[in-house]
Amino acid sequence: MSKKIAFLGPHGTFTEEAAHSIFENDQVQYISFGSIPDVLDAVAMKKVDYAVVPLENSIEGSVNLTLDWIIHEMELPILAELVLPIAQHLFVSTAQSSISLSQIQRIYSHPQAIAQCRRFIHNHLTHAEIIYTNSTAEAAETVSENPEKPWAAIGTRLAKELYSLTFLKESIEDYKDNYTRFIVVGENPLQLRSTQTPSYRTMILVTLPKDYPGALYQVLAAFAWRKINLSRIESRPTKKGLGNYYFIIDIEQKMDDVLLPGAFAEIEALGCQIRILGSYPYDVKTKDEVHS
Ligand SMILES: O=C(O)C(=O)C[C@]1(C(=O)O)C=C[C@@H](O)C=C1
Repeated sequence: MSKKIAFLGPHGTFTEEAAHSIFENDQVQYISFGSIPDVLDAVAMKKVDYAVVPLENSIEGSVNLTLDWIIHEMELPILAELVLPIAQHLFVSTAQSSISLSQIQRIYSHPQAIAQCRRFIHNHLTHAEIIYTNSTAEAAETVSENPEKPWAAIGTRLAKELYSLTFLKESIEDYKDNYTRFIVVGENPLQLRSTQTPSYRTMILVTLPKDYPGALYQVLAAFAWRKINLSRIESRPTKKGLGNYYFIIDIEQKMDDVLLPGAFAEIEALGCQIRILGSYPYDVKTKDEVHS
C-alpha cells in the first residue's frame, strides 16, 4: 500500500518541491494541508505516514511555528532532512502583466518568503501593503482568483505555472545563497531514495537546571572536548515564564556514534534534561540539481 505524505499546501509550495525530492513519487500519495500545524497534526493523528515541513532558512532563520509545534504539541521524531536552494519569484495575474513595480498595491506571501525579499520590497515595492499567507502557493492562488486587482505574489516557479500567473521579476531574494531546511516527521523508519548519500545529524532539546552558573558552558564543553561538531544552537522560550528557555542543538553525528552517549551522560549529570528530537540522514541539493 502506498504511503501517505502530508505537506504544506496548496500545490506549488517549496515544501511540496521538497517532498517530491525526498520520496519516490510512484510509491506515495501526497496530501496537502493548509498550515504547518495541520500538516504535523495529520501525522500525529495517524491520518498520514509522514509529514514534510520547513524548519529553517539561511536568510530568515528558524520557522518557529514548526519548531514550537514539534516541541510542545507532539512527540514524533524527525526522520530525515533535505536542504533545498530557494529562489523567490514575483508574479501577477496575466491581466496585470504590464503593471510596473511601483503600481503594485498588495504583496501576498508567506512570512518567510517576505523576509527573504525584505530589501527588494523596501527598494521597489514601497507603496504595497504586505499580506501574510499560510504558504507561498496560497498567495499565488489568491492573486490568480483576483485577476483585476493590482496585486502580486511571491513564491515558486511551480506556483506561477499552476495558477497561470506571469513573472514580474524572477529571483528577488536578497541573498543569492538562499537555502531552506525541510524535515520529515513520522513514526516509522523512512526508506530514502537510493541515490541519496546521507550525512547524519542529531537534533536535541536541552533544558538547563535552574540557577546553575555556567550550565550552558558545561553543556557545550561536553561536546567540545570530544571534538563533536555542532552546527546550530538556538534558544526557544519554554513558554513557562520570561527568561525560561530550551536550547536546540544540532550535532553533526549519528546517535549511535560512540562518543555521543558519553556526552549526553555528562550533560545529564549536570542536572540537564535531554530530549532527542531526531537522529537522521540529511541531503543538500545544489542549485544545479534543482531548477526553481
Ligand atoms: O510557503 C511555502 O512555499 C513553503 O513551503 C514555506 C516556506 C517556509 O516556511 O520557509 C518554505 C520555504 C521558503 O523558505 C519559504 C516558505
